Amino acid sequence: MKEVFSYVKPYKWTAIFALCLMLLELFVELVQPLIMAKIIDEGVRAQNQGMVLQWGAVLLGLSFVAFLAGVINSYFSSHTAQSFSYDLRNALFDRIQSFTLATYQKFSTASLITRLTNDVTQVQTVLFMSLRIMLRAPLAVIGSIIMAFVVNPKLALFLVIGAPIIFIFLLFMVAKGVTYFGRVQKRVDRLNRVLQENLQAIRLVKAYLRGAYEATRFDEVASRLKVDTVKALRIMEYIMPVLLFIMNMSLLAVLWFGTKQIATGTTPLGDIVAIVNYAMRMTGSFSMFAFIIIFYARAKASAERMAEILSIENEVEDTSLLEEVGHATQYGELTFDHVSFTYPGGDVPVLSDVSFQVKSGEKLAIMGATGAGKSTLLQLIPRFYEVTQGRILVEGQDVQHWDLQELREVIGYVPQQSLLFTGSIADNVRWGDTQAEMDAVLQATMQAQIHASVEDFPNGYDTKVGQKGVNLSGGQKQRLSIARALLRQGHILMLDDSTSALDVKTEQSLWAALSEEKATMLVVTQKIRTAKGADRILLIDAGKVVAYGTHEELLETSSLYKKIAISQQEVED
Ligand SMILES: Nc1ncnc2c1ncn2[C@@H]1O[C@H](COP(=O)(O)OP(=O)(O)OP(=O)(O)O)[C@@H](O)[C@H]1O
Repeated sequence: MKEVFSYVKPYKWTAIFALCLMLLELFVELVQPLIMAKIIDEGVRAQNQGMVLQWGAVLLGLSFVAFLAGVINSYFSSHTAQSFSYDLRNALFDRIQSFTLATYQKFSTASLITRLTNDVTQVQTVLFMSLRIMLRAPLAVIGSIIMAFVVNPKLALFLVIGAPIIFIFLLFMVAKGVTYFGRVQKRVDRLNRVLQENLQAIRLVKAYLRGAYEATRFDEVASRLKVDTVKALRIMEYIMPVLLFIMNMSLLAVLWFGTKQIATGTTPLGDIVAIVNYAMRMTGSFSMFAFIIIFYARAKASAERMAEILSIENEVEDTSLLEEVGHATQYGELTFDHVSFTYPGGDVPVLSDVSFQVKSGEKLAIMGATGAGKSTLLQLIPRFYEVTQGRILVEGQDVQHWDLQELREVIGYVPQQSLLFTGSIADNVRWGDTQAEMDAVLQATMQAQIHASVEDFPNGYDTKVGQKGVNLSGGQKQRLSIARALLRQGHILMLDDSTSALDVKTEQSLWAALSEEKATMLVVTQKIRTAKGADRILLIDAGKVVAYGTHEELLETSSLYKKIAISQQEVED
């Protein structure tokens, strides 16, 4: 909570100004009953019309001052709350960007989205309400009690008796509310997750006729959200009657004793009216409090969820041993030195004792059954994850000793799943190097064998790519992803099964074009035909290297490789 609200600090002066205006409004509110009492006793009862008019005008003037203070307060409150939420959202986004994949995996995407949208909005609303009306409620209660004592200490005592009970009761309800609303926010996460999965897989849902099933799944999470929200909001149902009961009892006592005092002539009628007025204000403020508690409890739950993100340190940077920098022996050279790796939280190693070397400008094909650990191997090079044992050397330097940004700058990566962004085709190719000249873009797209297809689009390179590239074929998306990686001109180019959607001819042209590349290449593939063209092949099985060498060597030494080659030869034949 403290961590989250520290983002108010830059706006403390506007917040303080808003609070001062709110205090002015409150002051006017509290003075009004005093003036009313005066008008009743000295004006109405004494039949002094001039006095009524005079003090009536004062009342009106004060009301106008309160109105002005309210309007200006609203302006500054909303400025503070909006600026706070803008900064907080950016801070959360930046922190998420710095997450390692291991940390990222701890949160669902839907939950992160909810935290950055819904949770920030909850806290922003409460900040606005705090500056505008929230603090008014307790201050109005305290102010009313003080003023009641000023008017008539004996009668004011009856108002004080109930206040502590109400206060403790409200604190108890806030604690309950935080638990309940924490649960509600988790339900919102789940709802978003189901929605996100459904929308992402909408084609699959239609193809498998899973519409009805998906509707039931959505209905289930939506109804759980409804039930928990109703449960949380039910707190209100308990708060209001208890509040009203205690306050009405105090009011009755005031009236009963007040009547007695009027009869004995010890108290003027105006005092009773003023005290009743303060009692009503206290009841109103407590009711407002009850309403605010709901928002506060919800915001507290949200703030805790955001603090969870803000408290996570950047794990990758922490383990960097930057002082040892002094690399660049061989352009693009890569060495795996007895590398083992287990995913964070996992107990079985995904890679065990993997060793190999790829010389500058060489092409290594990585083969293996699905789940063998090929993608994992690639992801260790740019340090998406840290190795559990052993070392990975890029250009003779342990990746842990590289500056992370520099390391990633020398690596071009094409993931298994081609991901495109909303924008033009040119924007997508330039994504990794926004300053690249059009000539460089063209060179990359020609090499990736996508230039001709782009030219065929009516708007060429300005063609808008739909969300996730919906308006492009799988092969087009793969080639655009390759062009994007080529444009970066990394020293090491990693292609994770990135040509699976290409036809034989296009793939051959692509490899021919890529053979001119200066970069060292790591190509994950299932095809012997692709592997054959590599300088060396690394065959892994269940995370272990089972064969390493050229195509011819492996045919001689590895029965598994030979089996795969034979099976594919049969298919090709
Ligand atoms: N993020 C992750 N967290 C935990 N385990 C993972 C993660 N990603 C992959 N694994 C596990 O690691 C193993 C290797 O996965 P990897 O994706 O590296 O295989 P692969 O050889 O690339 O498979 P494929 O050819 O099917 O893409 C698998 O058993 C998989 O379940």
